[in-house]
Amino acid sequence: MNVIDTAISDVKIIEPRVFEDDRGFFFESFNQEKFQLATGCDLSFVQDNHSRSDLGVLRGLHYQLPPMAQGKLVRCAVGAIFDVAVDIRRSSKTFGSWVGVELSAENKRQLWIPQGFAHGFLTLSEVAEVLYKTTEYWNSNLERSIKWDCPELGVGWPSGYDIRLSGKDASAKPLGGQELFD
Ligand SMILES: Cc1cn([C@H]2C[C@H](O)[C@@H](COP(=O)(O)OP(=O)(O)O[C@H]3O[C@@H](C)C(=O)[C@@H](O)[C@H]3O)O2)c(=O)[nH]c1=O
Repeated sequence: MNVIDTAISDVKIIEPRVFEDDRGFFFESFNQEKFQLATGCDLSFVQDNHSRSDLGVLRGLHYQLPPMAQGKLVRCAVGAIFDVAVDIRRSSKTFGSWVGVELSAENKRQLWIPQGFAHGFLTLSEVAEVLYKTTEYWNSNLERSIKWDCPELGVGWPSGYDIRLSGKDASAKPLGGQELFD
């Protein structure tokens, strides 16, 4: 397993070791011990999510407030996505900055996004299936959404896509005025 730093130190790209042979491939999509060693995070995951999206579907930018804040370990098992993490910790040196990484069935990369970040992705392929683990359960009262194209954030989403949003995400508010992390 290879761990690659991003422009935001707490957000990591994880590349599993893939074993290929004439049957296909095998890799450990998650190994608690190796994950803890790689990230230095002693935590446990409590929920696994799986979503399927069509080309141009953008989900995000989502987060949950304490006491149900979620860390997320994200991968794409079918197709490709542009996955984004936005630092929304007010006390952070990188508050308001973002990282974007292509995750695909082909590159098998995973993105580790700790608590204190908003998360979203754009579907780059005809279909994408995204699987992610979360460190806290879903709580509809504490979930929040920041507008995907909030000018203050200026996320560099890939261009040329016919963006499709849920009603909730289409009516999301920009960063300013949102309840964030300390
Ligand atoms: C997130 C979530 C949704 N749901 C339900 C609520 C709703 O009826 C349906 C679809 O929910 P949403 O429209 O919020 O799904 P979606 O837009 O895919 O939300 C997800 O987006 C990505 C970017 C994230 O980071 C996730 O944490 C989550 O917020 O699924 C659950 O039952 N459990 C969950 O954990």
